[in-house]
Amino acid sequence: MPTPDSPVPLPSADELVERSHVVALPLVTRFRGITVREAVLLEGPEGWSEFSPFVEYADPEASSWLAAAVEDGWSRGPEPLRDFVPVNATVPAVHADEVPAVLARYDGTTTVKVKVAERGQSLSDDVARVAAVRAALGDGGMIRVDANGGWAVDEAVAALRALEPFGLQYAEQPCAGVDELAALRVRLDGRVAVAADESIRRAADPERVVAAGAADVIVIKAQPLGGARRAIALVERLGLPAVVSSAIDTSVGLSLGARLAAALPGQQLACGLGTASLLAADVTADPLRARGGAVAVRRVVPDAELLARHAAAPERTRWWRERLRRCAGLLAARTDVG
Ligand SMILES: O=C(O)CCC(=O)C1=CC=C[C@@H](O)[C@@H]1C(=O)O
Ligand SMILES: [Mg+2]
Repeated sequence: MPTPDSPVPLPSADELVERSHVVALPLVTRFRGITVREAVLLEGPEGWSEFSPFVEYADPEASSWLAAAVEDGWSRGPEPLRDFVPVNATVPAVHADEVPAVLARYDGTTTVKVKVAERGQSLSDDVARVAAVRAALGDGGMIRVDANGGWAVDEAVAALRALEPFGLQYAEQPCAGVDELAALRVRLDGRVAVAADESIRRAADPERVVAAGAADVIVIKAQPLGGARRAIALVERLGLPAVVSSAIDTSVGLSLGARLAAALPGQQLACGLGTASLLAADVTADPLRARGGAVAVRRVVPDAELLARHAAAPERTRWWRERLRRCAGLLAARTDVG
């Protein structure tokens, strides 16, 4: 019987494939360049879990996402300290006119994360979108922006100068590199806080963010970090305020994020776990959506009928199952996870 701290034994690739259901869920609006989100749902002995690394990620990176899915489906997971976690609304890089309709999909959220620095758009698009969010929120709510590393340091200084008057809680990954983030923080001199996302979840050495003084806040995602236990340990090691976020997961993956967030002690910043509202379809009739600005901390069991209705096309199912097998092979050889 594994204890909460003992490694979770890796199931065989055959078992993983037998327990897998591949789905393709339409989004209500384009996000991160996609309009359909594909995911593998695994019926583990301890509950359903999700394996959904972005399609362009190579197998070594995707294998960390599988470690998270195995840990979640094959073990009990961390003890929750609360029943609900506050979430932010997430606004994709839509036209400013579309902001009210996007926000209307979230119930009771008073923190909004706005995508900025989208390729093909300009700073004036970002300013108009953030202004529309501030107009909808009124003076009370919090706004964060996420540039996904899209700005050079000088561009970030100029963009944040233009966005700062709308009141920013922080700027998430304004520049791509850790050294750039550190240089930007010096230039901003505390006027806008900086959060690190890709510099944590895609980095070989997330500790560098702290060593370089590159961030005020860290963004923590269970799947890319290899599971809730590793994510919790990382938050403890880095010692910065953490925001738990997700990866356009189905409600099953969002449930892991909610259970991770609920296990973290201390002050809760709104989590990026409200994105079920961006899905036009989900795997359960009771999606993990925000109510009163928070999502419930619970496991999610997909409905068989919805798994069947949203099953991916046969060639996509084959593609994902082959990826699952390759990642299982890589994971079996890794000593840093499990
Ligand atoms: O944090 C949120 O509000 C929702 C999740 C989110 O923004 C993201 C999910 C998946 C990929 C990313 O482009 C994006 C992010 O960078 O945080
Ligand atoms: Mg981000």
